[in-house]
Amino acid sequence: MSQEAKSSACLALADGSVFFGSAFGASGEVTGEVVFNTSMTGYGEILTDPSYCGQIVTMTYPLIGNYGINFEDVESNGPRLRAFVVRELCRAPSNFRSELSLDDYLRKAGVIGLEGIDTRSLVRRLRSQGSVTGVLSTVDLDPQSLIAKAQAAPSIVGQDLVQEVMPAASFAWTERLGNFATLAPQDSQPTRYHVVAIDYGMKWNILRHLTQVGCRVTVVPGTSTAAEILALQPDGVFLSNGPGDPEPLTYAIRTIRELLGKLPIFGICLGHQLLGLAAGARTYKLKFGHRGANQPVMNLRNSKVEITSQNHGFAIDALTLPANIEVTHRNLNDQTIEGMRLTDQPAFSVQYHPEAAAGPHDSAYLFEEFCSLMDLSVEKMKA
Ligand SMILES: NC(=O)CC[C@H](N)C(=O)O
Repeated sequence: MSQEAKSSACLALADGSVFFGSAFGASGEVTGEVVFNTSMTGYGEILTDPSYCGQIVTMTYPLIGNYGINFEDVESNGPRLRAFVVRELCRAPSNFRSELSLDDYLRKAGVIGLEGIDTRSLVRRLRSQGSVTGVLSTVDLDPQSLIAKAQAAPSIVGQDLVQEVMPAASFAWTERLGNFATLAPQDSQPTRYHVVAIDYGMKWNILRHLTQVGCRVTVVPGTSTAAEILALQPDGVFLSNGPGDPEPLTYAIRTIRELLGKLPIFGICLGHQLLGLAAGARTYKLKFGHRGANQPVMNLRNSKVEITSQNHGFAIDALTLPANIEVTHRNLNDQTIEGMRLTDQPAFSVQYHPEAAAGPHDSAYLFEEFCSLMDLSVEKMKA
């Protein structure tokens, strides 16, 4: 029997390559940017990170699903990615926290899974030529038809995906870090600041870290205006992670520009890119991005190396930095900008994920630095 005859799903890339495998989860057909993540664990968090909206994610670790899915570790209401690709799916998870299998979870969430393909070959292709658009189908297994669909599908560049994943209305967040956050930087702090978190597709562990260090958090949709945010009288503003290209998000850039200098600002990932754009820098698309849980980053202020969790395909262009941006962190794999601060305003940001989930906790100190910035601004107002 040929490979095609026993396959129940096919992934075709715009470059003409095809991968036949077995379907799991839901069935149907989706298009998306095909990207890879090198984390060995954390698939529950990766599936539910809204920043993957618009993407078909493949894992480089060969066995996925072995500890099942639990609802304490998820990072949003449900999977936001377009499809999930693994070398080998574990159908018999073994973990006391598991509530259902990965297969059942994706089926219920309507997300297509593909297993049994040579993920090393797929990832080598993405690394050598860069991320490409792909189509994953369980209903059309004709390679030529799928390649044509992949070639006709829109690129992720220029799309506003934030409005697909942001909340429709504001809400208060109260949950702190859970029992399994054993490496929390410090004990829970008493609540002493009010932070407005602008939600462009936020990972929940960011909110847990903010409450843990003493913030009362009001989450507002990514389209909120500066006037709406200032009316809430926050001590600081947080800019969240989120999906897709930052440049088309002109409403978010305008809001941040209007908030700059008025109160302390901390941004993560998409929030970092938007802060850079608001300050006058440009962003560009990386060849294949950084997605994994062991990306080395140098903190340039103390020369310490942090091992970080990352998920981004765009970055701030070092050649376009205005004079008031100081680069504070660099990726040691490719020297790209991983952190910055404004020298004339209380605002800073990182391209990586200090909340981890999943990943190392080396960078959790940044949440405390945000609190220090809010302390300074309160003292200034009193003086
Ligand atoms: N995790 C994020 O916030 C990702 C930011 C942006 N969507 C990128 O891909 O670069």
